[in-house]
Amino acid sequence: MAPYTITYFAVRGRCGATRIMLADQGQEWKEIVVSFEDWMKGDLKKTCVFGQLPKFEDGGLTLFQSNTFLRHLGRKHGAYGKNDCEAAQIDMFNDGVEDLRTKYLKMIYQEYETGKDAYIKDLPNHLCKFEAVLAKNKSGFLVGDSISFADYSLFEVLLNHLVLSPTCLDSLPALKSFVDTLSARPKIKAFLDSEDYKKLPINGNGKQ
Ligand SMILES: N[C@@H](CCC(=O)N[C@@H](CSC(=S)NCCc1ccccc1)C(=O)NCC(=O)O)C(=O)O
Repeated sequence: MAPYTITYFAVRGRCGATRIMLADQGQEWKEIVVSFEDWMKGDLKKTCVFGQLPKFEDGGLTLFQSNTFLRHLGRKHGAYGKNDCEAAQIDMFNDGVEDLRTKYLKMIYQEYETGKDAYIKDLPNHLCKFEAVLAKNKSGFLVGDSISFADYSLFEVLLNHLVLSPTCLDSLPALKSFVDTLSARPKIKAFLDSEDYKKLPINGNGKQ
């Protein structure tokens, strides 16, 4: 039986990075897909600590908060740096990715028609921060010399932004190389090519 279970809506959404990390780490997982209709009945919502999905189960451990899933898997699978200093930097960059993801989700769900063009125009001001980090750290990862959960998080949010704006990395060579390198990792490539990945919309409102 797969040790991990994701309970979420039929979207990539806030589980995109977790699924890519699980795939790259050679892990299997079960998906419990919740329809919006069932969710609105409220029974499952009452059982969620913060009244929201996704939910992540690791054996008897039940977690909520998507970034918590990434940190937990980072600890379990050696993707959280080699010491406390690297771990702190990984946390910092993942928090920075979360800031970008939050801006993206706000535009997608609340301002798509009126704010998409301005969001894309302002995007370089946010992406350049991650470009500078990757240009400085010659390993090809955000921190240290091996992949961390923050790399998966950044990678996934960049994939989503490449759908929104296919040219958004054209003037950012370190980020372009980062995406190309992670996309070529055999287990990530296999997952991104899979129907399980491709069948899910990025967001719950059909916007991307
Ligand atoms: N900080 C949390 C945020 C969890 C969250 O926002 N969950 C959303 C779904 S994830 C997401 S990207 N929400 C954006 C809008 C959306 C709503 C419902 C389904 C799909 C998307 C949710 O459960 N909405 C339903 C509700 O609150 O009753 C996390 O990172 O997991």
